[in-house]
Amino acid sequence: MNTTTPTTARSDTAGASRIPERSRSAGLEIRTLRKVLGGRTIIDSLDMAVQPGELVSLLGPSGCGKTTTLRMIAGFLTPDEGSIRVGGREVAHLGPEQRPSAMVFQNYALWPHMTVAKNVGFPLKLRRRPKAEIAERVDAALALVNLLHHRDSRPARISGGEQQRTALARALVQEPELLLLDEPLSNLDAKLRVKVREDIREIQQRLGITTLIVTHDQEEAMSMSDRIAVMNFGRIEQFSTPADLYRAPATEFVATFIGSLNRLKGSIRDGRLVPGSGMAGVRPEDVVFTADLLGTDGSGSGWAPATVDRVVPHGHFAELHLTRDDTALRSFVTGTPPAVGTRGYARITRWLDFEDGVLAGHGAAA
Ligand SMILES: Nc1ncnc2c1ncn2[C@@H]1O[C@H](COP(=O)(O)OP(=O)(O)OP(=O)(O)O)[C@@H](O)[C@H]1O
Repeated sequence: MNTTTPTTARSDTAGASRIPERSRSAGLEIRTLRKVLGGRTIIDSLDMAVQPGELVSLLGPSGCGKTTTLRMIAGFLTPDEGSIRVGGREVAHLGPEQRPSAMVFQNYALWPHMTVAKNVGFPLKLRRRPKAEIAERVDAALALVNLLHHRDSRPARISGGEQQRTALARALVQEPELLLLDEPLSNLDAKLRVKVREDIREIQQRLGITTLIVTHDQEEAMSMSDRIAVMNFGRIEQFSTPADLYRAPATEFVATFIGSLNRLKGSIRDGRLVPGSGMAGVRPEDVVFTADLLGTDGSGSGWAPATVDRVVPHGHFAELHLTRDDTALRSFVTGTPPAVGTRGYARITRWLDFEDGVLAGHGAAA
């Protein structure tokens, strides 16, 4: 598999000028979208607005309804209720080919008997565009994803990452106002996934194209998106920026789905945990461990004796499994981690406070 080709370099090929640096991009507005499948309500009164030029991820566990939502937006599935507007125009009643959107499928759906160029040009051929225009637009799209050198290759002869870029070019060649991607990186190995997600983000920002991505991978969503809609059981639990979702998750579900969380019984009063019916959350990086209390700057109270039960190295950081006040706590530390069995002190620096599964407050520990 050839994975060494740089994909983000800008091409100076003549054809590249065909797709404007800033393409038309439209906002997407979804109102009270609803879908029942097999007698079950899969999507329940879903509202969402995506701004022009924004990249938004639909993130959630398997079966939460992400793909169903995307397929309704693309036009492959008819909603039972609700409205889908692209650039202010209602499209819910239109077929996929009549909508100003283009979709990249999870399995790429490339024709094996066609060359890369023929695959990319296929949607334009269906629309009976003149041959010369197709050739020009195909070359422009291939230049954009840096794949001109493979224009005459068949899909079986190119790498998984290149197949992915072919599928992306086939969507971009249609000059859509809205780009839809269904789990675009799930068929790539871990290393390539990081590279391709950077490439997709770079192309998306260069074109300024409104983009909606379905993923179940929180790291993927966090690293690519302007905003993320976290879905659970057919509803959006929170729609916000990656930083906001992490710092102030609206619900316990969002807090545990995005990043790691220590869950402690009780609720927070004046920056301290007190027994109660609520649930307090602590991010592992907000648990500080020290083997030598005198060696710290002495700031902050709340130090309690703690023991290191387990150390899990992650390369650039390590995860400590601690016992503090008979409670298990995980802590992320950088630098050389303490040895298993080390007795020291742990302190919590920041809390998330949940009541009935909903965020009641967050902030620094007392
Ligand atoms: N044609 C269908 N008939 C009945 N149920 C369906 C149909 N299509 C999907 N479902 C159900 O709808 C729910 C949501 O499916 P959907 O594919 O949208 O989830 P998802 O969030 O994309 O999950 P994944 O990440 O696993 O792809 C699932 O429980 C699925 O079994």
